[in-house]
Amino acid sequence: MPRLTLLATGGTIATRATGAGRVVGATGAELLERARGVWGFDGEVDVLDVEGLVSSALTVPAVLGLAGTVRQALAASDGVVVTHGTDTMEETAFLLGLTLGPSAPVTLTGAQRPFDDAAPDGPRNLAAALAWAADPAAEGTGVTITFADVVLPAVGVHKTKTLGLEAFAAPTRGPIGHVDETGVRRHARPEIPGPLLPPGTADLPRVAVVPQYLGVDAADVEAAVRGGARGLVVAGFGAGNTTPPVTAALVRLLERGLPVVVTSRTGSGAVAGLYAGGGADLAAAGAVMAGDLSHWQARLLLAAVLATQDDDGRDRDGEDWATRTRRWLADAGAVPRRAEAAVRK
Ligand SMILES: NC(=O)C[C@H](N)C(=O)O
Repeated sequence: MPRLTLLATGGTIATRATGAGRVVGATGAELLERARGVWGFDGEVDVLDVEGLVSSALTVPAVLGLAGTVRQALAASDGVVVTHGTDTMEETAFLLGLTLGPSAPVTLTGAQRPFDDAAPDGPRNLAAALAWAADPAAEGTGVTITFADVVLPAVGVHKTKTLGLEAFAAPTRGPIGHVDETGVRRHARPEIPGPLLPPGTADLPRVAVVPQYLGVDAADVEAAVRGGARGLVVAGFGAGNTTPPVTAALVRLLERGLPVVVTSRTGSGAVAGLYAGGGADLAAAGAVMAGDLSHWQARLLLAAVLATQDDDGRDRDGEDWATRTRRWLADAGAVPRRAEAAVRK
């Protein structure tokens, strides 16, 4: 039986009700005890309480620190399960993937209902995560989220429900596996690029997300740049469009060398530079289309790429931010390898 490590970081799965609202209180050992009761998982698990926070209180440095802990845990075990709040789980999963690259199974899970709920979902979710991490079928699947009986790849995963139990989906990709009382089934192996961030990275440069909404002007873009953003992710309309004033402002910034990545506020499907005055102008000016990545994952990707750039604007392989970002997206299956050639206007 493989040996696992359980890293407990908090989240609703570990909360109890108080007069002031839900508060993280249950330890990793308590979570594990309940989860073992679901399907009788009796494998060896080392438990470490890493944080005791709801995930809205986590920070990028804290998650980079967690990546170091996961790396150590992987050296001592066959798989790692991380219990985590659901609100930012898709960002932690993605950032862990950026730092670990291809690895043994590291699966995140949590709950929509608290530890002291009369009908909690946490024990079954954790039981499924343990079963996944311990199963030979999970070999080579790297960082995933196991939740409500499905296993989802870190890239493209998204919290889609506020309180519903089937809280996560990877809308453009689908689950790579299922775990339930019948056992573990793997349907696909995700494409996992090599690690982007070197071990010991402590923080990332500031990258801002600017939203598109009916009639928005360039004020948000200008405020983000004034606020010190070294790159922008624009949460575009539809397949990656922007209003005329935002398009003009972003084209100007791209011409001055500011990195811009385009995502879609629809939450599903890939973006493309299709429309004159919007996405086509951005693409022509050098913006990177982020495939099926959410704004939040694209923000971490761009920040990580910028963290690897020297003062001359190139990384160790001599690649500029756009080339490196596009290569990562292609390696992760987020964009076709020949994206430019493939878009039929
Ligand atoms: N369901 C949850 O875990 C939500 C909680 N606010 C968290 O992200 O920590």
